[in-house]
Amino acid sequence: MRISLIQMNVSFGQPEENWQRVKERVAQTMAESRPDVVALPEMWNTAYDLPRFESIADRGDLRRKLAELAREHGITLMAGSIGEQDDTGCYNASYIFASDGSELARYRKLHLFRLMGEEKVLKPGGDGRVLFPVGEGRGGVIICYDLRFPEMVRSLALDGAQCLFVPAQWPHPRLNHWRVLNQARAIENQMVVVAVNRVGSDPNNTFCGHSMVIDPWGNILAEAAEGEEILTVDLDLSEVEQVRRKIPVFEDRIPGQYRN
Ligand SMILES: NC(=O)CCC(=O)C(=O)O
Repeated sequence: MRISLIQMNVSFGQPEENWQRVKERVAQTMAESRPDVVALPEMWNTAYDLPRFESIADRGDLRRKLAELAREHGITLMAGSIGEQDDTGCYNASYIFASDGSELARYRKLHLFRLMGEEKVLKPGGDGRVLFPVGEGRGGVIICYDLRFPEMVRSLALDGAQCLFVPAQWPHPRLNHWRVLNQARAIENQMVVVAVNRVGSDPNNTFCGHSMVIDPWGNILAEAAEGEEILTVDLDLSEVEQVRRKIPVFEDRIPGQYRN
């Protein structure tokens, strides 16, 4: 399975400009690398323009365009996350589309990040255990701050996820946390981690990039710097089972002895 991560800048509160950027980058990626899966960062349509969220968040149009983009290029599109709203409220939501344009999964961010004011505007999603087919295996998704909740990723691994996607807008000065937490989630759950951060700045933060792909042994297979970049990696998800056989963490768990 060949996967490309699009690490890009995001224009603050400019959904149309950001959509054009995504379309161009996906076309460029297809021309250069022909991946099976393309992954995008967090909330790339609106950015964290939360005061204007209700006037710029998607009401369904962007979702339809993303489905069409996946179909046009024949890729699984892990569309990062987008700012969206419906009659129930505003959300930071991840969508995954199959190569025929069908929607494979939707996950609405569960843990809202107070340092960036998410809880003032967004509602938390209800279901943190979203899985979907990816290549020959199964993928799971969390969004940015969720990375700090190891129990969430463990649940996904127990449900069968072999590959974890982490779309993010993770800023400085916490680059160290971003790198270590992604590696920790890969090692402790013996799974592939595909973490896609944005770059550039908004009025409050400078984002640290360093998108990365980590194998189930914890090796960083590819890591971007702090500018716009496309990372492409060939992944073999069967390595997950090999690592899980070598150190049988999942067999050796003693769930009755831990607090849930
Ligand atoms: N967009 C986010 O959820 C940011 C999370 C973050 O920066 C953190 O340190 O956690």
